[in-house]
Amino acid sequence: MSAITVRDLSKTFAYYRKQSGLRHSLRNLFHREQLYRHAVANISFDIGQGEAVGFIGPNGAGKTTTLKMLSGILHPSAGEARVLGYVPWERRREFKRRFAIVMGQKSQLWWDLPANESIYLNKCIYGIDEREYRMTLDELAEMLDVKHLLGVQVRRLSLGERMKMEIIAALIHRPKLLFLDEPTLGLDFAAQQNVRQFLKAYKEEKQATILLTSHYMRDIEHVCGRALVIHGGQIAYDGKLSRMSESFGRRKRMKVRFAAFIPPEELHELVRLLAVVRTHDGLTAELEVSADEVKPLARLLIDHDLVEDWTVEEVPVEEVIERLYKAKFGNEGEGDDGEAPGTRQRHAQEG
Ligand SMILES: Nc1ncnc2c1ncn2[C@@H]1O[C@H](COP(=O)(O)OP(=O)(O)OP(=O)(O)O)[C@@H](O)[C@H]1O
Repeated sequence: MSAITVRDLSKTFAYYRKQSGLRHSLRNLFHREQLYRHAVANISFDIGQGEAVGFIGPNGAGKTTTLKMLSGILHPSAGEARVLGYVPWERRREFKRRFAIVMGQKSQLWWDLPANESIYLNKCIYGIDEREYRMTLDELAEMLDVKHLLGVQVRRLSLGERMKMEIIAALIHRPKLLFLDEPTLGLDFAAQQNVRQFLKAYKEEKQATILLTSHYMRDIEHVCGRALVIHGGQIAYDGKLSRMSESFGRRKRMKVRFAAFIPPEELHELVRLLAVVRTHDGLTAELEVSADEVKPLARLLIDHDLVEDWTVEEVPVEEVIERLYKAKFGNEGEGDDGEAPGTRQRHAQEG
């Protein structure tokens, strides 16, 4: 059964371009240039109960806007969505009690109070009985290893500790649906790991449905089996995470530093059958090679006594997303007016 159903959902923001200077300010009084940003454009997908889905995309792709619509914070410009059977932007009380939204950049905790006071406030808002509240608080604080910090003023906590308190505050009513927007943003490696382990355990224990955005692929890989890739407000990929990385994970980047200058034509000719030369300045080069060809390529370069040093890396996830997008839409989503994809403009006379 679907926990989330989205059909042709769109959100367009209208805004005015403001130019600086007195002359422009006066001109703006009579003639304002209105722009439209198609942040989300006709997206459709379903998410099953208990499914964890990674919502991936570059900056400005439309992830937060989508999460805000699905949690009822924003009203869409067009399209439909059902979340746990509710239309989210109708903001029914019963609906609000059944999900949680955690935003890495936004805090719901009172800065000058200990975290447990803010969490207690949520207990009162959700009308949770005392026994259940104690049990849940204990369980979550234990899982996140912050029991000893519940009484500490929020402003005295580290970023990672604060994020864990945010998570406890958001989950104190034991929701079965979690919208998570960059929950590990800015955390150090250990805290990131702790949060992602917690999310996985919570999902498994509570059979919770999770929609998770993160710029850290590790978060997504750890928690989710499926990826929804969004770019320029459109869904560029919807499927198994393993299949997504398979199509590009088989490619590697070899960064090579040569022992001596090698002319471009010579390098191209030498590696032609094994790799593609992405960049080359005579002394360094970046080669793209299939995972199976890394060894033969390394051997070839060694045999020719060319290399001083090299590293082998994955294709960056941003590039994977870009390629998925291009494979699906070509270049049609890219504005020809120098604006980012999704921007259309018109002039409006006002005064
Ligand atoms: N209130 C607004 N008015 C105008 N444009 C907006 C508004 N909110 C968002 N946008 C634009 O909509 C687009 C999508 O924004 P959104 O925050 O959903 O992206 P995102 O994928 O979450 O990006 P990031 O990874 O950087 O958080 C961006 O181009 C953004 O500038």
